Amino acid sequence: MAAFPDSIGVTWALVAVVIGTLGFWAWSKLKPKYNGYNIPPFPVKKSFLLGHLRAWAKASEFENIVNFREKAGDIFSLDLAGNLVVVVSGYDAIKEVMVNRWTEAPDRPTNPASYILKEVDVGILNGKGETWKSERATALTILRSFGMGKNILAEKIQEEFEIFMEKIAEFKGKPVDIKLLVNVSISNIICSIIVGKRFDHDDPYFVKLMQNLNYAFQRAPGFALTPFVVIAKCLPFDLFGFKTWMDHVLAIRSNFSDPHIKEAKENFANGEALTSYITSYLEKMRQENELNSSSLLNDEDLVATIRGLFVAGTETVSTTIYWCILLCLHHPEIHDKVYKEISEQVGHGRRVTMNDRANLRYLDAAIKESQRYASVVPLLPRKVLESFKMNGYNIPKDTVILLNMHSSLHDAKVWGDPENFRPERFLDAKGNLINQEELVPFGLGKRSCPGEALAKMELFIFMSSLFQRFRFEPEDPSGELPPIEKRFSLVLSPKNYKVRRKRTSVLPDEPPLPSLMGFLHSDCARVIAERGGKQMCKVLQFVLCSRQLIIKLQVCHQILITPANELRQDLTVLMSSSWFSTIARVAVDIGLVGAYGQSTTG
Ligand code: HEM
Repeated sequence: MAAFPDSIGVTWALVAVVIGTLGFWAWSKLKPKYNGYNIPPFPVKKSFLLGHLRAWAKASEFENIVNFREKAGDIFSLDLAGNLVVVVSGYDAIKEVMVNRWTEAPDRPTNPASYILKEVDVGILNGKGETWKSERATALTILRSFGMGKNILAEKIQEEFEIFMEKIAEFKGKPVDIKLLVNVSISNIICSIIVGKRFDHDDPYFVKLMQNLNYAFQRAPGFALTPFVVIAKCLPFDLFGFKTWMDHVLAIRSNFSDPHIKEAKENFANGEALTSYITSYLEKMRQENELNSSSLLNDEDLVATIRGLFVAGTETVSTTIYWCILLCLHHPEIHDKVYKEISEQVGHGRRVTMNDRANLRYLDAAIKESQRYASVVPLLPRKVLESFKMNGYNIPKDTVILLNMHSSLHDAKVWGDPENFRPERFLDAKGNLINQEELVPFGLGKRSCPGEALAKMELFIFMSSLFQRFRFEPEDPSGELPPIEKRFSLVLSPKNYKVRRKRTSVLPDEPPLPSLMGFLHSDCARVIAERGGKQMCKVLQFVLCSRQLIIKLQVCHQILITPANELRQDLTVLMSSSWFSTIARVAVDIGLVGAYGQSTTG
């Protein structure tokens, strides 16, 4: 008869079973799922289980890609603990994935921020399939209704620029790091659309929010590190500072999206006018729900989209402006050419407007070149929904593709001398702008940037107005320049630097409000009588071109674009507010709003 194992033997057997089970579980999780596929080559040998993870952890995601590409070419694979990542470089291959293979790889993979915010698959940035389609279409409709791509928004941007000027003047020519100032000004433009208000440069609430945003962008772990963020969240200590980073990301939601949506919902319930993206979204949701029960718009997506528009609409534009100023510091001859062009084409007696853009081609080329050189969004990720073949390789389902946008913007075969900052590359012999398809700062295809028109307007107005009035000089009077050093995270930004500004021109002040009213009474009344109601919108914008009234301008615009039958209710609410009485008085005095006035009483 066989001897019954003693208790020590049983314990060891149990330990062996547990270790074996855990080992099998780890192996099944980490074992490559791409075996049997003809995947693109690896740049370096992979190690057992962890694959290329150790090599990957040595530098930033971007630096790794640059190094590995030198070894493996334009399409290569990485095994990150069993997960396949394919890195794609060069314009043609990027276009193949983003445009021709759109149906196979349409979405972004789960990223650390969407994971910790519980926004996986929701909102415009992380939405998938029909959810994303509906969020994107809604975003474009609402952004356009708030003037994206139209002059009304250009005036709002100009207004924000004037406040920026006042803030900069406070430094009286002393060296200053303008990053936060630019951040606040640019953010105010998207904020005035999405939450219907702007914030003061000195408002501690908003300054803190900008710091949260900067931290969230600059310390963001790459997409490939999502599983480690998941683990870090459960640990009692702060592994790699991930928990601090999470606090900043969560603060954006709890201090921005959540409270503003709550406030807007209360206003909406009280029947207030549609003065922000949020209230317009709520109204669209109400209308769609009334018509059919299958509307895809919902509160969860709204929260995620508001955060998405806020972060995407702030950091990208302000980092581009920050780059452009640094690059012009390094190239005073380009600074001179831009200034000369503005002096000749616009002069110094009035502000630059969007109508001047066609004549400011060198400036336009300098902005394009800044976008190319800076490559602010260098990597874009995609998740493969269905396997496909590309350049003779198999790209299996569930692969994460990293599109190296920087490679298109810095391809020596396309640009010749990509590391030189040279706006002339975008101008032909006659000084006309050249469109180069490899310039893809806003992405390509259906998922490309929906804020492109707004961003281009912001860049043009800020850069033209800055160069019209200032000359930037290095902090160090001896002329030593701040280094051009790229810091990689979600965006490629320069190291912080300080500049001194020298005023080159002072524009005449805007006429004070009373004289504008006088102007209204005389000339405009006639113009409006001749050209009809639409002109009124312009006149009222003009009257309201005062910083304190910027929000009211939006409301005013909203009234004017609202169909007549809805005016009655809107105007009744608006007429009760004190600011409105000023506009109403002027408008009624000059006989402009007879029709509108009647509808409130009729
Ligand atoms: C210079 C400024 C900007 C640059 C360089 C930029 C660049 C980009 C890029 C490269 C993408 C990703 C495209 C893709 O994955 O294929 C993107 C997406 C996006 N951008 Fe921008 N962007 C800028 C300004 C803005 C502004 C002002 C807004 C605000 C309206 C905005 C909102 C968005 C949104 C919501 C997405 C996600 C779109 C989607 O997934 O459908 N961006 N942007």
